[in-house]
Parts: sequence; C-alpha cells; structure tokens
Amino acid sequence: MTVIALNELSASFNGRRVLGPLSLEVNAGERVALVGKSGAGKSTLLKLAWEHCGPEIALVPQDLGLVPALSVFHNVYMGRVNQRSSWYNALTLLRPFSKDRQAVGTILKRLSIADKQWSPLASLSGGQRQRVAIARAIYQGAGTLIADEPVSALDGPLADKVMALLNEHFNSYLIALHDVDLALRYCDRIVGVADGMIALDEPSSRLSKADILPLY
Ligand SMILES: Nc1ncnc2c1ncn2[C@@H]1O[C@H](COP(=O)(O)OP(=O)(O)OP(=O)(O)O)[C@@H](O)[C@H]1O
Repeated sequence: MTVIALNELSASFNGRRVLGPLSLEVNAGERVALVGKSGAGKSTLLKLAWEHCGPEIALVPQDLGLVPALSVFHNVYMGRVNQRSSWYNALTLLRPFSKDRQAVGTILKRLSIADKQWSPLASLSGGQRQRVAIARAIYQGAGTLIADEPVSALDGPLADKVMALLNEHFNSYLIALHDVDLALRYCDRIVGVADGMIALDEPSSRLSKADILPLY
C-alpha cells in the first residue's frame, strides 16, 4: 500500500521553477530520509506532499506551527483536536481530562521534557519546542509522518533518542534530515534532492556516507 504518492509534481515561485516535475511514492512500512543541500527543494516537496496526502498524516513543519500563548500540554493536545468534539476541546482548554494529561505526559517523558508539561510554550528553548512539535505528531496517533528537519536543534544523543522514538511510533515516514549519519542509521531509504529534482533514490543498506555527500 502507498501512503504518500506524488505524481509529476512541480512548484514555482515568482515564475521560477524550484521543484520538479518529479514523482515519488512512499509505501507503508517505509521510512524515507530526504537529503540535499540548503535550497535544494526539500521543504517545498514536503509541503506539497502533505497538502496532497494529509491531514491524516502527522506533520512536523520546519516552523513547527506551535502556539506560543498556550501551554506545552495544549500544544501537544492539538494533535487530536480534530478527533474530539467541540465541547470536549472547550473543556480541555479549561481543565484537561486526566487520561489526556497522562497520555501527553507519557510522550513528554520519552522526550525528556515531562517537567515542561504546564509551562507556556513561549518559555521553552528551540530544542524543547522542537520536541513539543514531535510530541504533538506522536499524540495524533497517525501511522505516517511528514517532518522537516525535526531534530535539527537537538544535540547528538538526543537526536538519536528522538529518531528511535519516531521509528517506534511511525511505521512510515518522509523526513528531511541534514545529518547523513542519522539518515543512514534510522531510515530504510534515502532520497536525495538536487536543484528541485530527485538525484538519488536507494535503500540505505546500499549506501555509504560517501555516496550521499556529493549532494551537498
Ligand atoms: N516562499 C518562497 N518564495 C520564493 N522562493 C521560495 C519560497 N520558498 C522557497 N523558495 C525557493 O525555493 C527553493 C527551494 O527552497 P526549499 O525551502 O524547498 O529548500 P530546502 O531544500 O528545504 O532548503 P533548507 O534545507 O534550507 O530548508 C529555494 O531556491 C528557495 O529560495
């Protein structure tokens, strides 16, 4: 089964083509890293992919899409806001139900930010905010994830921990990663983008770092 299917996709800004035309499929069970240098077109590709295939696919956008005025809990809860009735959401805004507090707390604990559950998002660091956006995606409960550099603000051991958690929660994903070692370690397939086109598409098991570095 295909979970992400893009057919002859292209994108232009101000009359300049920055992506495609390209086609890309991600099958259920495939964890795909999108790699390539800055400006290659990865974010544009991910945005279009989510527009074509969302909203049942979880998303971690590059700008995270969090609400600074809300608590960490409520930002994570947003992952399920469309799955709940409006009265349930209104009550949650005032006084969250204990089962939701627990479920969110468990995810935050795995991301080493359980102590921040009731902090305003605005008081968090960049790396902590990134983990809140990841928690929201996990809480959504979708099987597939699209994420744009979701661990870019995390140090080495934490980035490893978070990638392992994503592999635990998502059966399939398409994730832009600038860290080639992480891509090779956690993803089954590497798709390289250069000048808005797919320049590499291989199983990770057939690639070494040296095969990917020419894309940069
Ligand atoms: N809103 C926009 N208006 C004009 N040009 C844009 C816009 N967004 C992206 N571009 C251009 O499209 C091209 C691809 O950008 P994109 O953000 O997709 O690259 P990227 O590979 O994700 O880069 P990075 O790794 O730095 O995030 C770049 O040349 C960029 O300048």
